[in-house]
Formats: sequence, C-alpha cells, structure tokens
Amino acid sequence: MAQIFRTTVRSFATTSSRQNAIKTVTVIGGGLMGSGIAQVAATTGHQVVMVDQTDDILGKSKASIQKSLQRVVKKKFAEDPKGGEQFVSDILGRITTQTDSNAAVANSDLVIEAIVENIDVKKKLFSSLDKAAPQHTIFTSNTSSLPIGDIAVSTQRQDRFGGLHFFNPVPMMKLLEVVRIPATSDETFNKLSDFGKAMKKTTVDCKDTPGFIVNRLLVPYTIEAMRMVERGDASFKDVDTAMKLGAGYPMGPFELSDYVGLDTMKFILDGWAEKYPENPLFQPSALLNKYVAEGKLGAKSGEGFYNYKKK
Ligand SMILES: CC(=O)CC(=O)SCCNC(=O)CCNC(=O)[C@H](O)C(C)(C)COP(=O)(O)OP(=O)(O)OC[C@H]1O[C@@H](n2cnc3c(N)ncnc32)[C@H](O)[C@@H]1OP(=O)(O)O
Ligand SMILES: NC(=O)C1=CN([C@@H]2O[C@H](COP(=O)(O)OP(=O)(O)OC[C@H]3O[C@@H](n4cnc5c(N)ncnc54)[C@H](O)[C@@H]3O)[C@@H](O)[C@H]2O)C=CC1
Repeated sequence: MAQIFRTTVRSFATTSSRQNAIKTVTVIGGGLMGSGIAQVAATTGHQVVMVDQTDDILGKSKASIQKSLQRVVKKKFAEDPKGGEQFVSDILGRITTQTDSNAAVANSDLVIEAIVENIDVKKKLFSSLDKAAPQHTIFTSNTSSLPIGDIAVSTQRQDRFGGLHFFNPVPMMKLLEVVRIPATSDETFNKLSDFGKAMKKTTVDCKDTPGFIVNRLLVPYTIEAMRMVERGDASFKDVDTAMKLGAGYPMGPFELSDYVGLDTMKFILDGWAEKYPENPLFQPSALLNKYVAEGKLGAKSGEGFYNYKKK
C-alpha cells in the first residue's frame, strides 16, 4: 500500500513538475487561431506574449479575445457581473503583445507559431527565432497541412521541435494533436502533452504524416462530399442534413468548409496533391476550385456554399 502511495505521489510529482515546466508562451500570429490559442493559454494561467505584424492587427486580436471571453462570462458569471469583469481583466492581464518576434521569445518556455500557411515564411521565422530564443525554449507549429519536419530543419533544435495542432474555434474544441518528428526528444514530447493537458485539452499523439489524424480523415471526407455533388448524386444542403442527422456531426461538410474557409481547404488539398500525386484521395475538386476562383471563400468572405451577408 505504502509502495503504491509512494509511486502515485512520485508519478503525480513528475507530471505536476512537468506541467509547471511551461509557464511563458509566445504565440506568433494573432489571427483566427493565434488569438484563440492565446486566450486559452492565458485562461489556464500561462503568461502569454502574442505577436503579429502590426499593432493594429494586435488590437483586433485582443478585441476578438475580449468578445470570446464575454461569451464565457455570459454563461459562467450570469449572476456575478463583478466576478465576470475580474475574470476577463485577469486573463487579458496575462496577455502582452509585441511586433518584434525575436524580442518576444527572450523569456519564452514555448513558442506556438500560427502564422500564414506558407513553408518559406514559417522557415524564415523559425530560423530567426532559433538565434534569439533561449536554449530550453521548445518550438511548435500549428500548421494544418505542412510537414513539421520540413519546418524544423530551419533550426538547430530539432529535438526541441514538434507540432501543436489546435482546432477552430480553439476555446470550444477539446482536442489538441501533439505531433512528434523523429528528432523530437521524449522530454520535449512529454512537456508538450502535459502543456496540452494544462490547457484543459484532450491530447492525442500524432506522427508527422499528412494532416496528422483529424485533417487526414476530414479533408478527404469533405472532398468526397464535393465529388458527390459534382456527380449530381445529391444537393450540398441534403449532404449537410444527412451528415448532421444521420452521423451526428455538428456541421455538415459544406458548412464546415465554409467555416474553415474554402481557400484554406483548397490550399491544403493542392499542397498534398503536389507532394503525394499518387494518392487518389488528394485529387482536386472542380467544385471547390470554381468557388475559390469566384472569390466565394466561405463565412469570412460573406459567401461560400451558403450566404452569410446580412440581408
Ligand atoms: C482546418 C484545421 O486545421 C483543423 C480545424 O480546425 S477543422 C474544424 C474543426 N472544427 C469543427 O469541426 C467545428 C464543428 N462545429 C462545432 O463544433 C459547433 O458548430 C461550434 C462549436 C463551432 C458552434 O456551435 P453552435 O451550437 O453551432 O453555435 P453557437 O450556439 O454559436 O455556439 C455554441 C456554444 O459555443 C460557444 N462558442 C462558440 N464559439 C465560441 C468562441 N469563439 N469563444 C467562446 N465560446 C464560443 C457559444 O457561446 C455557445 O455556448 P453555449 O451553448 O454554452 O451558449
Ligand atoms: N483556420 C483554421 O481553421 C485552422 C488553421 N490552422 C493553421 O494555423 C495557422 C494560422 O491560421 P489562421 O489563424 O487561420 O490564419 P489567419 O490569417 O487568421 O492569421 C494569421 C496571422 O499571422 C500573421 N502573420 C503572418 N506572417 C507573420 C509573421 N511573419 N510574423 C508575425 N505574424 C505574422 C498575420 O498578420 C495574421 O494575423 C496556419 O498555419 C493554419 O494552417 C490550424 C488549425 C485550424
């Protein structure tokens, strides 16, 4: 019994000290994903530095975090407006902003990159951060579709490099994919998994394969739905209704594509088609290409498969 107790205490102490390993987080990119990641990291007690290209963009990022926190306050502090105000101000107080990414990593335990999905831009950023960050700092990318290993080669710290793939909307989606490349050390991987749990996410372990787990299944499924409509087998609205009511998905594939962005879906698919031309699941969709060519990119552009313009 005493032995079990000692073991339990020891394993708790190990996990707990590992959970404490990451206290300060630098989130680079304050867009849709970066602002969500910064919000959740600060909500779970981490000190966050959020980086973007201009103060104007960072102002918008902070405003979107505030708006998202208000949704939480409405539910959690319905009877306690003062408590709600304190909750928001405590979280925002843990987020500072910076436009100089090298300066932002000076005291960072972890970097989470959530900038534009472009391999050359990501590599350039990490190569510069590698010289500026302390030795112990772990680097991660939130990329949806690029190989983590192809980004990590721009640094001299591949043992302290991995993927943290969050889902949109970050405050609501409970999953975090933790991705390791062959060079990722066990210590780094464990710290990343513990950090995910400290962020109150459920983590899954992923290898550095195209789309990791979720997008590897979700993207071909969505494209197959588009092919079904291209063949005239069903309308896109009926496909959405069928998958929501028949398979229990919160959104059908066309609603989800509009939500993620049709340009993003196309970008992921085109990248994989070029890199893995032999895989029939990654072949282009004429319907998707048509919508993107017409500038119908989904909710963000006001129109995709559905219309989002206020009448
Ligand atoms: C591309 C990639 O690499 C990977 C990806 O991200 S793929 C995309 C993954 N995401 C998905 O699959 C999303 C699927 N959709 C959903 O889960 C849900 O539709 C949704 C959570 C987005 C919205 O839920 P909904 O019921 O349709 O809408 P709505 O009523 O507005 O919101 C539901 C709740 O979420 C909350 N919520 C939604 N967005 C929020 C945000 N950004 N911040 C805080 N709270 C939020 C709302 O306040 C609401 O809370 P209550 O129900 O407690 O009042
Ligand atoms: N949109 C989604 O549903 C998901 C996206 N991702 C990934 O997350 C990353 C970011 O995506 P989003 O947030 O959707 O994009 P976004 O376009 O909303 O935000 C990107 C932000 O990065 C900034 N940025 C660009 N280059 C920069 C640089 N060099 N330094 C600092 N900031 C820079 C931009 O100004 C912008 O604010 C991408 O890699 C994407 O593939 C991952 C999961 C889901």
